[in-house]
Amino acid sequence: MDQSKEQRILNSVSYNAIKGDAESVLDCIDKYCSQKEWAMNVGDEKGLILDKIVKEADPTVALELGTYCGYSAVRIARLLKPSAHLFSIEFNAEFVPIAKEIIEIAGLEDKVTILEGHAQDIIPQLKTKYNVDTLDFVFLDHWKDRYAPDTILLEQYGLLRKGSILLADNIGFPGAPDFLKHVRNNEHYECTHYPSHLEYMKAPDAMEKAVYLG
Ligand SMILES: Cn1ncc2cc([C@H](O)c3cccc(CNC(=O)c4cc(-c5ccc(F)cc5)cc(O)c4O)c3)ccc21
Ligand SMILES: [Mg+2]
Repeated sequence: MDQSKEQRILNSVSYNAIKGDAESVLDCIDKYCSQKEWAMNVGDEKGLILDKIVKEADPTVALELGTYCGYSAVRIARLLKPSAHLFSIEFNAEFVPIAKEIIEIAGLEDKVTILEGHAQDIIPQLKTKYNVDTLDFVFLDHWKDRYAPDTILLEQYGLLRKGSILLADNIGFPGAPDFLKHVRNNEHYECTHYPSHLEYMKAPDAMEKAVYLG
């Protein structure tokens, strides 16, 4: 059976990255996806915005919706302090083992827990099954029409606290209009827009930061 694109990305990381060196894993994926095969990683340009917001948040407990190959999980986890942890939710059973392997090559397996399932099914379990109190940082990068309903779930399950930072990818393209409608002109959120470009392309894209005000 032919290998998937995601398997080919893992092959490239496994062969070219320096084991235990998160930066080299990111560089390898960015090189492969800009020169060989495009893939929907947040990428190097929007990755710098992600880095900035993660450093600002300095989260103890972080959540990512949409692991894919683990690129943004590596990006986030490499910046976490020793006591901090990232939970990343992925439903696609083909992506999970690839992401786990890439995260392990980066040497970050102790900082990241991949939760297999749909966000709408896992979010309600975070407090009870995964002992989460509240989330300090959330990166939204899964199905764009799920950003809004899953943000509402986070609110309803008491997972957000004053100052929790949400960062959403692809506000420009493919776009997440319902999410923007929910967080902008909403007294419970303070929003900031970050214009950028689609990963590995010249096309415009953007990220949105939404700080929960309680
Ligand atoms: C419910 N639930 N819970 C967990 C969970 C996890 C997943 C998967 O990780 C998954 C699978 C497929 C698609 C996505 C969303 N991502 C995108 O669709 C995207 C597209 C493009 C783009 C841009 C230009 C193009 F021409 C084509 C695609 C650029 C981007 O950065 C993207 O993030 C996420 C899905 C639902 C999930
Ligand atoms: Mg994305």
